[in-house]
Amino acid sequence: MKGVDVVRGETFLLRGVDWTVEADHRWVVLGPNGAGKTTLLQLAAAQMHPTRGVVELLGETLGAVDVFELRPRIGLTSAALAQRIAPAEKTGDVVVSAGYAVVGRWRERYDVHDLTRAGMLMQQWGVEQFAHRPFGTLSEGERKRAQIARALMPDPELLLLDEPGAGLDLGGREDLVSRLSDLAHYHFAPAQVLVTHHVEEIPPGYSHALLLREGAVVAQGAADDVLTAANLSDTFGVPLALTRTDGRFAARRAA
Ligand SMILES: Nc1ncnc2c1ncn2[C@@H]1O[C@H](COP(=O)(O)OP(=O)(O)OP(=O)(O)O)[C@@H](O)[C@H]1O
Repeated sequence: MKGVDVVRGETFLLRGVDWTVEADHRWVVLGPNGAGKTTLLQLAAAQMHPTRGVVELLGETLGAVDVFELRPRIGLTSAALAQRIAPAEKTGDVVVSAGYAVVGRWRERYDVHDLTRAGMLMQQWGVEQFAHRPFGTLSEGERKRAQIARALMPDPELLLLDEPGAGLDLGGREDLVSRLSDLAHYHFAPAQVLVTHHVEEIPPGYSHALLLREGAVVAQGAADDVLTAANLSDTFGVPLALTRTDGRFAARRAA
């Protein structure tokens, strides 16, 4: 992204964003409610165009490419997408149908490679036992993992995760963080961008961080340089103390 603004009426949702994600990068995007994180991800998912500036995605320029060709190369999970999945849909079908950019398996036929890949991904994300269960009967954590399996189904070049830890209990969060950390370390995995409000949800192995506040970038770069108490305090507007243990972060209000 170069010089990207997203403006609605008088409001800047994003202002002057310059940002480059390389294939081997794993980015965490942090910021308070309303900072523009989802807007940033919508641009990266080719779901929205910038008002000003340039967005280049996987060698193509938004505005000069058919987004329907681009979107299957990008895996996205978000609460908004999850809401579009019919609760009665079988979880296995929710995962396998991703390769065809439809939710649910009606109208499409799947070959043995699709079914094998879906089975492998469901096993990796711990949801294989729910293949025949309606998606709506899964717990929040199970749904989150099934959605990630679905996003990975078309073997995307870029994986975008919008608040995958939201609504999870402590055990579910820890399970997700460790699976995401495994994926971050996997050499052949796609580039990854994870949006969160909480430093506790940053999986070890995430290499870069971008901090957003009121649509503007507060800091971005190598995670070790960016994730500091001073930068996080500026971003969230609260004096914060930050600790790091075994690659995991924790934040609380400074004394
Ligand atoms: N169409 C619109 N017109 C005006 N303002 C909008 C529009 N869409 C979004 N906004 C505002 O833009 C800001 C950024 O929204 P965005 O959803 O990107 O934030 P976010 O960082 O993802 O927030 P959260 O953490 O709460 O999900 C918010 O203040 C939102 O109210």
